[in-house]
Amino acid sequence: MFRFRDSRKMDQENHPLDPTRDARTVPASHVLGENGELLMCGCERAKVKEARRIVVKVGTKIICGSRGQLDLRRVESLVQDLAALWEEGRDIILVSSGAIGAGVGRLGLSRKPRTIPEKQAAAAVGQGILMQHYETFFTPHRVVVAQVLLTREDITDRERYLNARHTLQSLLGFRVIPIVNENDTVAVEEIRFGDNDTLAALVACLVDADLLILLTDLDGYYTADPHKNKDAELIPEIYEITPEIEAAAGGCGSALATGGMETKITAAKVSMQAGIPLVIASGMRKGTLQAVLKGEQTGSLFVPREDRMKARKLWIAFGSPVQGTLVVDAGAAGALLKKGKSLLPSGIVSVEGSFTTGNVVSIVDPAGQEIARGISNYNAQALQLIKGQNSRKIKEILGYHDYDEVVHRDNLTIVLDNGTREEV
Ligand SMILES: Nc1ncnc2c1ncn2[C@@H]1O[C@H](COP(=O)(O)OP(=O)(O)O)[C@@H](O)[C@H]1O
Ligand SMILES: N[C@@H](CCC(=O)OP(=O)(O)O)C(=O)O
Repeated sequence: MFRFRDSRKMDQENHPLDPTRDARTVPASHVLGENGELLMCGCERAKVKEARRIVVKVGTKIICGSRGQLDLRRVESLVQDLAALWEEGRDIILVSSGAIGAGVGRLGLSRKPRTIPEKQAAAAVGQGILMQHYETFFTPHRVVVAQVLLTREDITDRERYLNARHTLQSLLGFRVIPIVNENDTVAVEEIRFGDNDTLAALVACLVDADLLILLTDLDGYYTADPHKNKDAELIPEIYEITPEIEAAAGGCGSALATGGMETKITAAKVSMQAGIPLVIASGMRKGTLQAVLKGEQTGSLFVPREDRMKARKLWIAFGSPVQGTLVVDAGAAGALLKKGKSLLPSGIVSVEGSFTTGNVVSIVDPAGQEIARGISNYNAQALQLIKGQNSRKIKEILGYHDYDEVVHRDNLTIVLDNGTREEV
């Protein structure tokens, strides 16, 4: 006998972290057996099956041993799984960690270096080794691979973002599998992503991926770090990153890895808001990728918002650093949030920061709550002069009048109460 439930969102008492929850109460898409066992996990997983363009991220723990030696059997097995998906006609982008780990191994270091120059040196040694093995293992499958090393500025700078996008699109057009990593060798602290989970989510946005899979050493996202808490339970599907879900994320607890689950949650926030499903699953077992792509109940699926954000709005929301703040009055806040309007100078109460035309600014309501982000048509100095004024007066005050709007609707991304961003 099967039981269905007709609610897409998990409600309070069904929250996986609520100890009083009825474990048999599940979303509509799930089908349970007589004893409450999960027989089928329906439409959300089914959607994953359709993914044509997939970003797969593999963590250091999967491909490097604790002393940095590359686990070649695991690299080969990963390559076989990726090649099989590629042969089905899917576009694959691999984000591979492991450069620093492999460098540590080759240099014979006893631990991961602490200073940035030493990490950079280890990465310079390890990145080549990593690519050499990917090249060797992909060649028999007739897959051509390409090394793509990115720094944060390749995402934050609009022109470089578009360049990176075009390069990746061209590689995929040639049916190449791009192998992406952070350019650790040149990336100093200020221009680092810092971890490949966030990088993978931004790459998924960059290439308009249909699915992001983070392969790690455990089966998915648990109610606590299973290495520290034996009662931790796997959470099969996550519809919203609540504070409880976020609190379950611990660090990596490993000498060579970087982010642990905290950075995977950051990645999940980006991909969910971007409309890209994200699965955290085990990279330790062969066939995990195939299982995910068959829609099987494996790993933890972070279910995204229904609609996808346009690439430009994604860049405004996640790609670009915020350079200043515009505080708006209640009328302007309402016009942006409820009426889908652009931001005019008349609604601006104060201007903070020093930014130029074309920079991304944060728009906050009178209570100080961020409600939107957008590209400013005027620099900070000009806005100090025209804030609170009617657009008709811009020419008289500044001596020029490039735009009526300070932030045009097309260049604006709304921030919702729960932290998500969307277009109105
Ligand atoms: N809630 C959680 N669920 C699962 N793993 C967790 C959780 N919190 C912390 N972790 C830790 O995160 C580790 C995986 O992250 P990390 O070590 O950075 O691996 P990777 O190299 O795959 O990125 C796990 O081995 C586990 O110890
Ligand atoms: N760019 C680094 C990896 C950084 C990183 O996020 O590592 P991990 O937590 O193992 O995915 C490297 O190649 O060593």
